[in-house]
Amino acid sequence: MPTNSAPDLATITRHQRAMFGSRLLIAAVHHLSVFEHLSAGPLSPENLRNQLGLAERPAMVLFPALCAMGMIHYDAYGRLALTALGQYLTPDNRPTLAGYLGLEGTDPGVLDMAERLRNDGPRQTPKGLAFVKEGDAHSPMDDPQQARFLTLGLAGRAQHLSPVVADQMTKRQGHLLDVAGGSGFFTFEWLLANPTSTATLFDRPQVLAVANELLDTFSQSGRPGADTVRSRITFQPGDMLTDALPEADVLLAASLFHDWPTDTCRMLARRFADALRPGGELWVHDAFLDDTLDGPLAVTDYSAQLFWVTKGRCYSRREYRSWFAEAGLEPTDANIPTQMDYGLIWARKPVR
Ligand SMILES: C[S@@+](CC[C@H](N)C(=O)[O-])C[C@H]1O[C@@H](n2cnc3c(N)ncnc32)[C@H](O)[C@@H]1O
Repeated sequence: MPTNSAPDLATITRHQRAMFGSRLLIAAVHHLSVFEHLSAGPLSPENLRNQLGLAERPAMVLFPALCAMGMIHYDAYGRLALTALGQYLTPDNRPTLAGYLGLEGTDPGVLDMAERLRNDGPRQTPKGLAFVKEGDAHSPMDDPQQARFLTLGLAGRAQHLSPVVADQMTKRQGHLLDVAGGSGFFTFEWLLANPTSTATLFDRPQVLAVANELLDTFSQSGRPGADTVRSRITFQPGDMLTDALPEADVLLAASLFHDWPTDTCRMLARRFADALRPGGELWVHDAFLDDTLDGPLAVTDYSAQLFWVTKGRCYSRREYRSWFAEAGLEPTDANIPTQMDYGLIWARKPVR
């Protein structure tokens, strides 16, 4: 069983996510001409975004990534400017590496990334996007095979991270609502750490079918208390965007907000605040951009991956805390690292 002394598997996920960062850089040089636009001088982020014809989300994926790579930076006036390194990516610099990066310019991943940046996502999504269910649009999370593939794909990550998260999260008697809880591991471990508490695991029905099987194995693991977990869990299938959510003392949103655009995140924060009892706690486990929106590289690479597969991106703690405050919650200033470049933040619902 992984514990706080288990190795941090970030080394593995960083290599996986770096692929998306590489695509961003090559698309920026070869297809969007970002460095050419900046070669005449610094531009405000909005001005650069307009010149490149990018929507807000792709700009908020691309600009922090190029900053984290050290190719551009924010100057004293908050404008984006080329760094000394970035100068070497302009076509007129001598020497220039623009041509060298261009050798990969027709790589299918790079071509696709350029298209997604211009279009704020893939042009066509007849089968829906991974990990999201919204309205009547087709969602892989409602297809038995796809839901199983995607849920089991995340299960190893959750199994590794969940003991660390349960150890760092609040310990209290009460009811946990694990919204979009996927494989269920975060709920299982939290219940093990809080032996008199109960929980609701809320997700799509096909996802919960997989979680139910994983709970069988967890319950029979022989770990002290594991056999009590099933009797303390309610599986609740539903749509977190529209259905009523059960009341809770603690609400966990793990790798949830990053699948959604900003307006949906605001709406979800309000729904989650409403579901909490007075004195309740909203916990977010995710990977956070720096508030300065220029790194860290591991998270900007991850943001590029999320941009590719979902409707979201990585957000900064400041962005999260602004949604919490708008929803009437009191954000704490706790920044609790866990593993694999993730961390916890949380906010409290006032007692009144
Ligand atoms: C990225 S996964 C995170 C799973 C889990 N929290 C974890 O960290 O392993 C996102 C989850 O959101 C669920 N989801 C997406 N849209 C949903 C909706 N409208 N209502 C309920 N769950 C939804 C998906 O089925 C998926 O299990």
